[in-house]
Amino acid sequence: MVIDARNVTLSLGSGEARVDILRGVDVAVRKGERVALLGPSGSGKSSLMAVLAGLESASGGEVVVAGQSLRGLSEDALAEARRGRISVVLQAFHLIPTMTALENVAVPLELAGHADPFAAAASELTAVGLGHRLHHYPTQLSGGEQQRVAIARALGPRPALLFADEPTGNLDAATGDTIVELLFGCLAETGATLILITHDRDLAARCDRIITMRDGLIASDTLTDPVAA
Ligand SMILES: Nc1ncnc2c1ncn2[C@@H]1O[C@H](COP(=O)(O)OP(=O)(O)OP(=O)(O)O)[C@@H](O)[C@H]1O
Repeated sequence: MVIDARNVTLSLGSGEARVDILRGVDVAVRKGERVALLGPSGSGKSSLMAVLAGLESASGGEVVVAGQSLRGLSEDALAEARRGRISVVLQAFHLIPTMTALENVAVPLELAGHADPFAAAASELTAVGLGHRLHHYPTQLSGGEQQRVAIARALGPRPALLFADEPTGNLDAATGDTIVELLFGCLAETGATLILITHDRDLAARCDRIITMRDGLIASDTLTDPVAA
């Protein structure tokens, strides 16, 4: 299992402000599996993703990713565990505002020891349709363009594990379709594992498995039928 999470809880705040966001989630994901996370707004999808990706520490339970327990790891150790292996595309894109699109995409490639990070970054950006925006800063890009830079940055190092929170949320239908093809093509090429948050049932149906969350718990967990999908 590339992800093995047992009885994961996440509670934030204290006293009357305490919110029990994850209330005992068990989930195991096999290498290469493509998993869609569905569920109503506020059901805990982003929180579960944050815990599985090591962006947020669980309050309780155990999260093991690629054989390594995340329990008690420092932020530096978590960053080290993610480097070159785990990519995350969040709803807020977290691009570095003082860097151009090209530099944003080149950073993780450089950290992963790529021989020519800028050439590779240019080619990733061209693949998401932004070959003409290499030297623009995030504030000079539309929301959908920023989202595509974030996707190019995530896919660049060819991660073994990709987490994506509504990766096509800001894109028009045609651009969204192009990005989905790119994403699934990249997964097919590398055999990477995908955890995808989406409200789009058609996109979810392209995954191998659909997990539905409700009130901080997994409400259903089913394999999709590749013939029907
Ligand atoms: N830092 C925080 N402090 C307190 N409560 C929080 C915090 N972050 C999230 N929550 C609450 O946790 C619950 C789950 O949030 P989460 O973002 O995981 O849901 P979601 O299913 O991803 O929703 P959406 O589809 O709207 O993105 C929500 O009720 C939210 O208000």
